[in-house]
Amino acid sequence: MFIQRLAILGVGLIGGSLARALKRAQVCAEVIGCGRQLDNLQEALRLGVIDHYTTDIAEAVRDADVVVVAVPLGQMASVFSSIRPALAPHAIITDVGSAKASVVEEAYQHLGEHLGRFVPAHPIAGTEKSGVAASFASLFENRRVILTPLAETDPQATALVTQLWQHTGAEVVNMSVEHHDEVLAATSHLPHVLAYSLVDTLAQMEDRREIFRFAAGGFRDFTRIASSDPKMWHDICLANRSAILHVLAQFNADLAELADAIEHGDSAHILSIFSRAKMARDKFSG
Ligand SMILES: NC(=O)C1=CN([C@@H]2O[C@H](COP(=O)(O)OP(=O)(O)OC[C@H]3O[C@@H](n4cnc5c(N)ncnc54)[C@H](O)[C@@H]3O)[C@@H](O)[C@H]2O)C=CC1
Ligand SMILES: O=C(O)C(=O)Cc1ccc(O)cc1
Repeated sequence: MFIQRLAILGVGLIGGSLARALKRAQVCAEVIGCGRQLDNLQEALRLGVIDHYTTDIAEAVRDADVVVVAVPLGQMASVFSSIRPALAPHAIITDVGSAKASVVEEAYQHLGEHLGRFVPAHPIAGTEKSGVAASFASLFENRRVILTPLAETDPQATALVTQLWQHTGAEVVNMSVEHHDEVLAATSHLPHVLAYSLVDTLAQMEDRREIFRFAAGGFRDFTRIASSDPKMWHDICLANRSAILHVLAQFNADLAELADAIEHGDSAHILSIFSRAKMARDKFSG
C-alpha cells in the first residue's frame, strides 16, 4: 500500500496521531490537513504532522486518494455532505468516530455515490487529551482498530483501510455496526459516564469537605478519563444513546444490589461481588 495524497479532516489527537504514524511508516507521499482552527493547523504544520493545510474542505479532498474524517461525531454529517461533490471517484473515505451506527446512518444520507468506498472505523486508542499537540505516532501500536464495513462497502476499500491501520502498529478486527456500539457502550462509554458523574458528585461536596485534597491513587486511576473533552463525550452519549442507556440500566441494577448488600451487612454477598470483579479484572490485565 502507498498513498499519494492523504487528507486528514480534523487534525486533532486522533487525526494527528494517524498522520504521524503513517508518515513514520513512510506509506504516504503527501498529507493535507483540514480543520476550522487556523492556530491548530499551523501547529500541525510546524510539528511536521501534515505537509499542507487548508480550511476549505472541498480543496482538501479534491485530489485525495484517501480521506480520513477525524472530526467530532456531531460534525460528521456536515463533513460528509461538504466533501461529497469534491471527492475524486476513486477516493477511499474512512472515519474514526467512537460510535458507528450514527456515522453509518449519516454516510448513507450524505455520501451518495461514494458510499461503496466508505469504510467505517474506530481505533480503540486515545487519551483524555485533545488537539494536535497531544498527538503521537505510537498511539495505535498494539491497540485494536475496529472496522464495521457495510454490505455496500467495496472489499478493496476495506483491504486498504485495514493495511493503513496495520501500518500504525494496530491490530484490525471487523465487527457489525450494532455489535460495535453495544461493546463500546459497555467498555468505553459507560466508564466515561461513570467517571464524569462520580467526579461531579464529589465536586459538589468539595466546598464543604476539601475532599480532593485527601483523594488517593484509586481516585486518580478511576477518574483520569473525566478530564476528557466534555463536548466529545456529549456527542458520543447522544450518538450511542440506546446502547448506553441499556448498559447503564444494568449497571444501576447491579449497583443497587451492592448498596442493598452493604445496607444489610451481607458480608457473603459483598465479598462475592468484589471477588468476582477482582478475578475478571486480574484476568483482563494479565
Ligand atoms: N480522543 C480519543 O481518545 C478518541 C477519539 N475518537 C474519535 O475521534 C474523533 C476526533 O476526536 P479527537 O481527535 O480526540 O478530537 P480533537 O478535538 O483532538 O480533534 C478534532 C479536530 O477536528 C476539528 N474539527 C471540528 N469540526 C470540524 C469540521 N466541521 N471540519 C473540519 N475539522 C473540524 C477540530 O478543530 C479538531 O482539530 C471523534 O469522532 C472521536 O469520537 C476515537 C478514538 C479515541
Ligand atoms: O483515555 C482513554 O483511556 C480512552 O478510553 C480513550 C478513548 C476515547 C474514546 C474512544 O473511542 C476510544 C478510546
